Amino acid sequence: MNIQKVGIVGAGQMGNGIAHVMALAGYDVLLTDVSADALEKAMIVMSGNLERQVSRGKITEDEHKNALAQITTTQKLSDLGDCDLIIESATERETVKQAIFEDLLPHLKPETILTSNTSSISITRLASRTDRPEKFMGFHFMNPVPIMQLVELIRGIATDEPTYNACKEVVERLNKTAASAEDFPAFIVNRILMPMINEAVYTLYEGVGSVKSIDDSMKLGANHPMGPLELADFIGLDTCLAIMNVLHDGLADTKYRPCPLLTKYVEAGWLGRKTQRGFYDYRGDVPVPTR
Ligand SMILES: CC(=O)CC(=O)SCCNC(=O)CCNC(=O)[C@H](O)C(C)(C)COP(=O)(O)OP(=O)(O)OC[C@H]1O[C@@H](n2cnc3c(N)ncnc32)[C@H](O)[C@@H]1OP(=O)(O)O
Ligand SMILES: NC(=O)C1=CN([C@@H]2O[C@H](COP(=O)(O)OP(=O)(O)OC[C@H]3O[C@@H](n4cnc5c(N)ncnc54)[C@H](OP(=O)(O)O)[C@@H]3O)[C@@H](O)[C@H]2O)C=CC1
Repeated sequence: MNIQKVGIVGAGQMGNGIAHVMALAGYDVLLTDVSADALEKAMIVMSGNLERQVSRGKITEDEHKNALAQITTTQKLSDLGDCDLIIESATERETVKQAIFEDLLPHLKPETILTSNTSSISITRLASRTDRPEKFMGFHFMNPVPIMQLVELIRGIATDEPTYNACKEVVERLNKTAASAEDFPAFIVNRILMPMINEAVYTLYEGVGSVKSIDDSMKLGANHPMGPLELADFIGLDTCLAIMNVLHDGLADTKYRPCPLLTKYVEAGWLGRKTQRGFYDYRGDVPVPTR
């Protein structure tokens, strides 16, 4: 299938990163969100990230301009009717995603491929609520999208080969690497990464270390580019908690029990960088640990 126009639903940190790399690769991009503010902010963030790539000599000024010109925004899902590929990247909540697909389906061409950037939710279950489970896939980017090399491709039980191959070709055109993952809770990366982050929060909760000592230990002692708590803030604590809940519910093993301290931060609305407060407070010049 020839994919030229890509519709992206959700203009948060992942949606804008996906729009950025798709536009740079020459796809026509239509980015949608329920919030006009989110769309406006996404255009500013993409422009800033493209500018940074220009200043580091990764792309030219023309590529920057052309990429931005490939992206249009809309608040109406019905505008996505002529897209060849949809990548849903809204909030990590199954009911939100199901409602989006339900609203979107009547407007789509029969051949349009539907995908979700979900971090953890069953692709088979999401697909089964649509009219095209064979054309439905998990298309899971990593954060920050313009930098990270990997895209996990997850087949649902009914996904057909042409759909998988079409998505793999898109990943190749983005100059990224596809990893195929089976459809089980949180797939590969988050099945491994999220319990580590959750364990870091338990380490904080039990007073084994402070935010700074935990992050320093993993950066200097295990050579991770970010400490686990800094990374949790970067991903979004709501997303981390949602993924742990999917692991806990889906695998029914107490080893995936979300740390009560993670729940408390989310209940406070301290979701990390996106709300300017999480395990660190980002409101000043430098991030300050909150514990
Ligand atoms: C939750 C899920 O479902 C799945 C996930 O995504 S899990 C999260 C996976 N991501 C990670 O684990 C990220 C871990 N962190 C890192 O790799 C690094 O800290 C980092 C790449 C984010 C930043 O690296 P750094 O060395 O501290 O910063 P810096 O030198 O300023 O940036 C490195 C590059 O990243 C770019 N960058 C940094 N932050 C960025 C952002 N938010 N958006 C876009 N680009 C960004 C910079 O422009 C720079 O690009 P070049 O190398 O092309 O010049
Ligand atoms: N954060 C990460 O590191 C990664 C996240 N993911 C996955 O990507 C998806 C998005 O995550 P992320 O970008 O971090 O989240 P964000 O919270 O940054 O963005 C989500 C966006 O979706 C919008 N949204 C909510 N409901 C709807 C709707 N019905 N229609 C359209 N837009 C909607 C939100 O608007 P509003 O704010 O107004 O509610 C918000 O702008 C999630 O499934 C997540 O698990 C995948 C890889 C990495």
